[in-house]
Amino acid sequence: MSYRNIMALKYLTQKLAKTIDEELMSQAGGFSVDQLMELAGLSVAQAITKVYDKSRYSRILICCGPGNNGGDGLVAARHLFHFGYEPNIFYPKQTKNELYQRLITQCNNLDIPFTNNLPDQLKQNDLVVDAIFGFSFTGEIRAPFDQVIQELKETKLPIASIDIPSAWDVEKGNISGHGFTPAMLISLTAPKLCAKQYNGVHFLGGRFVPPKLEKKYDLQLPLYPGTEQVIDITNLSGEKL
Ligand SMILES: NC(=O)C1=CN([C@@H]2O[C@H](COP(=O)(O)OP(=O)(O)OC[C@H]3O[C@@H](n4cnc5c(N)ncnc54)[C@H](O)[C@@H]3O)[C@@H](O)[C@H]2O)[C@@H](O)CC1
Ligand SMILES: [K+]
Repeated sequence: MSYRNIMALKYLTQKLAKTIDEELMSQAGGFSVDQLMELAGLSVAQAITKVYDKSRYSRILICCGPGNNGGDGLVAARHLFHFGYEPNIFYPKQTKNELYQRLITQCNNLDIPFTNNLPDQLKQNDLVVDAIFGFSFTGEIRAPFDQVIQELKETKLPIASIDIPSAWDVEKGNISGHGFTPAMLISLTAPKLCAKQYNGVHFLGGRFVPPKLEKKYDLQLPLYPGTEQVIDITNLSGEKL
């Protein structure tokens, strides 16, 4: 594994994560949300293939929340289908926004099932992708997601969280105690501060940060190998440093 010569990963505050996101999608940054979401979801799907072989973990339940973290989940579902997995989508609070409607149509065209029964689905899948909340999560968990997070906390299935383990405080971690600890975390762009408390399998994805932006915020990103969309940063992250 090739790492750039870095001492430690840089962890982002909630504010800096939002600032970088906005800057990428500003007129100066030039990206659209669709583009970043596509690359984010692709990196999530690719990271999952590296840890969860489809011969054992073919049925994947993607739990999507109401924001862009949920959008990453919809994109990941599509790529996982093309990688030979059998995704199922639980998306209890859908948005009418055109981007999301197109992502839903793309999944419908692949006959990826949308389901409302979480307890049943947790019995019928091999792995859960947590795309409920990302770096904009704040405060107490509101319905219906309080129940969803509780059910995920109780499941024995491995969970792969996108960007943040959902319901964790973005900076302080699972301080409420309501969150679960995923088996895998796929941080996007750069890990957020809560990931310092995370000791599981940790990948970084979102290979779209221009070097100028990386330098401006001193992100100290590891070098992605070859043409990979992800890098395994397990040994660079957490309290182990
Ligand atoms: N630059 C990046 O790193 C990129 C980020 N993307 C994704 O976008 C995410 C951030 O997306 P958003 O800003 O849309 O926000 P989130 O997806 O983190 O969540 C916002 C949604 O959750 C709801 N919410 C917040 N707190 C809640 C609570 N306590 N109870 C119930 N609902 C609550 C909000 O009302 C809103 O609908 C990132 O974490 C990442 O997954 C990617 O899509 C694209 C690239
Ligand atoms: K998440």
